[in-house]
Amino acid sequence: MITTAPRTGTVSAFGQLLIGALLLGLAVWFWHLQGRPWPTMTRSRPAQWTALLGIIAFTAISAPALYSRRHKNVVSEHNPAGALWHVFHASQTGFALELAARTVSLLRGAGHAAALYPLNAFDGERFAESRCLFLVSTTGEGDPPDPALAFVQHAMRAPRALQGIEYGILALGDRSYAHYCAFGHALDRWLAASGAMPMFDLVEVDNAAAPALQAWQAHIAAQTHTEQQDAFARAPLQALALSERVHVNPGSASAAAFELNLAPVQPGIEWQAGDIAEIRIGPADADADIYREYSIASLPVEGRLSLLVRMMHTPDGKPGLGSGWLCQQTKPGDDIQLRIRRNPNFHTPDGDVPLILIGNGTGIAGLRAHLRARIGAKRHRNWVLFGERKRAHDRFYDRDLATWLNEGAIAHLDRVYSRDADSPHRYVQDALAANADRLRQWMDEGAVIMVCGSREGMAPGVDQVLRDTLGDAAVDALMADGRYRRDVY
Ligand SMILES: Cc1cc2nc3c(=O)[nH]c(=O)nc-3n(C[C@H](O)[C@H](O)[C@H](O)COP(=O)(O)O)c2cc1C
Repeated sequence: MITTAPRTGTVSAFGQLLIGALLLGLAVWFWHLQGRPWPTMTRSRPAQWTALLGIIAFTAISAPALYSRRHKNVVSEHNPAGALWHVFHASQTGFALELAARTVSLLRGAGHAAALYPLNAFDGERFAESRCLFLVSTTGEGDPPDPALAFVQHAMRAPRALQGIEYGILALGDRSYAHYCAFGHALDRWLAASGAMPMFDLVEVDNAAAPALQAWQAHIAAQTHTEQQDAFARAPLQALALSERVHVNPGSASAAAFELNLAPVQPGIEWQAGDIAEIRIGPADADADIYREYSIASLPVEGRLSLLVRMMHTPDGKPGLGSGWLCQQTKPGDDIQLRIRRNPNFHTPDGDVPLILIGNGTGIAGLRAHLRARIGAKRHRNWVLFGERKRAHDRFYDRDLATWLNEGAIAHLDRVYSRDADSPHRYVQDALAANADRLRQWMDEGAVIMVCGSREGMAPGVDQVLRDTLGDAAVDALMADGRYRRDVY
């Protein structure tokens, strides 16, 4: 939940007290003028009523000022530096957001006032003379997360006057990418160039590594003069048995894809469409702690946790670590250990807004969960655009999609196959461009767009069609408002 920092009123507490005192003085003066004790006061004496009204006005005007002074004292007792902490997050798949929320809890647990904001809410003026923490990830090839794109384009274009702000950065990344923690470092450079003062060196986190998370908590403890807490311990893993594994694209020109169903779903395991399964690769007693993340294709109400996993190979032809284990080594009945990562940026939109779901390949997994959630909520303004290679082999979730279309739970289903000569379009972006009028109409009606699948080819292709159809400013605004969300990899 996003909380906002307290705002200051237009009349100062001192001003309020002064006005109240003047009114009280007036009241006492009228009282003496009449020379009568209070009990003899009657309705026929207007001056006495004026005096009484004066006292009531004094109470009404002064009480908030007295309260707020008292309240301020309480805050500063816990917070010797007198600083309010502002914690900002920029997250693509939810991890930076989770850690930012935990950082706020840590600060509040230490008796400090702290509030949580998306990075887009950071403007220097409002946060002047305060302490700001930034928990940001890097995505794509060294890119900022989608929710921070507008901030990067506008606020970070040039240095600002941020003198007086003290800051700390937790940069999430993965060393296997060429541009390790690039966005965290870009933000650090911009803040420093703007005159903000680092409280400590940027902390890089490689793949959720525990020592870096502990280093961050040690910095918070030092800044708040408290004992270090271990508030960032990951949720425990849960074991779900593999009940079924189905090869869903036999004969395909693409790599083999498997639907994995894990059951039974324990009462304690909960997730929403858009959340991510962090799967621990290997048997429970494996030494190495290796994780792979997959979109979840089902909902708890279906009694199973479903994944759609593509078999990957390393350049020298060996099975990929995660997909090889899930698609080849495990057998039905084996336990798979996992935890759920909440990904609020990619949850099904609230309310009865139209929804445009665009994806390719195994990206259909995440989209299926959204469709299932929408249909459960009886929201049927769903437009699905899905792309694969060949109709004969690559019809993921064909039965579900056909049933939902027949029942009217999907308003439009545009499936395109890039290697079929008779496919009406080659790629999903072509199908979207061909339906530009419908796209504009749905967007005018408040539609949300969710894109899931390939980061290369599909995601930029769809983005270009959106920009050509709706304009750059509109697309940037949709992204900033959470009406254009992506889970691409
Ligand atoms: C598609 C994708 C691209 C990524 N690109 C980078 C990158 O260029 N540099 C990097 O350091 N980490 C990269 N990462 C790793 C993420 O930064 C890391 O997983 C981080 O913990 C995600 O945090 P978030 O859930 O808050 O977005 C990438 C991850 C994904 C899934």
